[in-house]
Amino acid sequence: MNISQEERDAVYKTIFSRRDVRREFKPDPIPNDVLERVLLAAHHAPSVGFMQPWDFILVTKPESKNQIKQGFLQAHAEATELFEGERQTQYKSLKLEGIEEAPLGICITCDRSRTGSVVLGRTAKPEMDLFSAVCAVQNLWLAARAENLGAGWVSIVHDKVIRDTLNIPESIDIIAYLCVGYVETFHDTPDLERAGWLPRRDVSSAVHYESWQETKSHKPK
Ligand SMILES: Cc1cc2c(cc1C)N(C[C@H](O)[C@H](O)[C@H](O)COP(=O)(O)O)c1[nH]c(=O)[nH]c(=O)c1N2
Repeated sequence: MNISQEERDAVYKTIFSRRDVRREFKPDPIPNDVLERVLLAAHHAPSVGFMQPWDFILVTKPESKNQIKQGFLQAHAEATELFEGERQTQYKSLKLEGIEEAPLGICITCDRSRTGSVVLGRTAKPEMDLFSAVCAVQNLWLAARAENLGAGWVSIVHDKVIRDTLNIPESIDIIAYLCVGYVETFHDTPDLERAGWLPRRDVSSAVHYESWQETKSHKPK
């Protein structure tokens, strides 16, 4: 099956216009068929040894969202102390989550022992299962964009808060918490780029031939 030019254009359009969304969520519910397509796309991610280690926990209850939001506020306050001077002021001004505004939260987990202790492709690099679950996150993020749904990854929360809120056993790794919903707009550039936090690297600085090369420092403008 060949991909037509129109289909290829749609894939690239989705990739380049996907954004991390933390603001401007609309409260509109996500229709079941849309959500099913997005989750099916996530479930079709590649995985080491085809172990499919992920699970998707859907979060809609305001109490659960509020608990996770409180966890964010605590972790965010801790993070603020790690930045200094003007950078700290700038950090504090950023909107870094839409936990309560987004109609849906999705927690992606990884069951590291899902298919037993010896897994094809994981024998030399055991962390490959975690990377596989991240592939599911990216598939979900892109499929959401193709459905005109915004998604934002919130990692400024300690695992314990998410674990306690969503009853996730210690044996299961927490990979991501995403806020998902329809949005007012998708911006052309990342929020952090527009805020002057960091610029996008030129792709030529990321591509090397035959040996790794150090990249010039990548600092805010
Ligand atoms: C693993 C991981 C974890 C996080 C993120 C991303 C990823 C990949 N990002 C989003 C991140 O800031 C964003 O992807 C970049 O700024 C680039 O912007 P676009 O995603 O292209 O809009 C993110 N954003 C945010 O506001 N709060 C957060 O806690 C996180 N955490």
